Amino acid sequence: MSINPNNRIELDKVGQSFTSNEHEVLLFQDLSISLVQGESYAITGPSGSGKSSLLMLMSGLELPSKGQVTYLQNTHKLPLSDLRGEIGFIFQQFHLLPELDALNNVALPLKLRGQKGAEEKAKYWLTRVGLAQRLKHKPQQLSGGEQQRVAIARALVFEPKFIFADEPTGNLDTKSAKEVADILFSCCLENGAGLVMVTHSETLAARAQHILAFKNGQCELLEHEHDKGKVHYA
Ligand SMILES: Nc1ncnc2c1ncn2[C@@H]1O[C@H](COP(=O)(O)OP(=O)(O)OP(=O)(O)O)[C@@H](O)[C@H]1O
Repeated sequence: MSINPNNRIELDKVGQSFTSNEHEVLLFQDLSISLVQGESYAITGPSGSGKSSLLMLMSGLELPSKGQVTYLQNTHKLPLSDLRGEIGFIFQQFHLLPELDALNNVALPLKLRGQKGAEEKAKYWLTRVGLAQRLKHKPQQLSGGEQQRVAIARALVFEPKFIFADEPTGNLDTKSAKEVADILFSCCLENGAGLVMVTHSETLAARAQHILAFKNGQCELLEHEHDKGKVHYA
């Protein structure tokens, strides 16, 4: 899939707050940002600052309390529900189905969509993430890093325009984290997918082209190398 920089997710003056025990908790407000297909973004900040909540808004899984999130496809404004078929997710806990082997974990999303050649495509992506010798292994027979590579193959198998990842290396040791990050970035690049990830890892965040940093209740977009030095990671 080629990159089309006119495919964007637009956040316009977005705010998110929750009411708990009759108190309003304001996570962020007035956040405007454009996420461009093919580019990479890291969301950083202290625990509880709103990183995962922001990821949920950007992917359309939750609605903001204020403002609008829209999907622009070649400058046509589309409802965010049109984005559903165009995104893939990767989670810290992998979320593989324990009773299925690697091949079927990756093939399942395609089969559920009635797509032909599901197993061939799943095999291609598992080979791409270095697991050609692990097709018949079930999740509990794989290491954490291998399970996350299956999850990456599953997210990319239907060529999404954006990948959303919540702490994709959070459960891995340093060596596996680097391998998984290498694979994640190269697969997104090869596939022309935008990558938006929440991370506490300074090393991982520094690899993204853009950093969205939560600090003192504000969320600031840092675009340039010299700006990235200002970030304090939690
Ligand atoms: N649906 C909800 N209802 C009420 N409060 C919520 C809801 N979702 C999130 N929160 C609260 O919003 C705050 C931010 O949560 P969020 O998970 O976005 O933070 P985070 O920065 O991703 O944290 P961490 O790094 O610890 O994962 C937390 O205090 C959380 O309890």
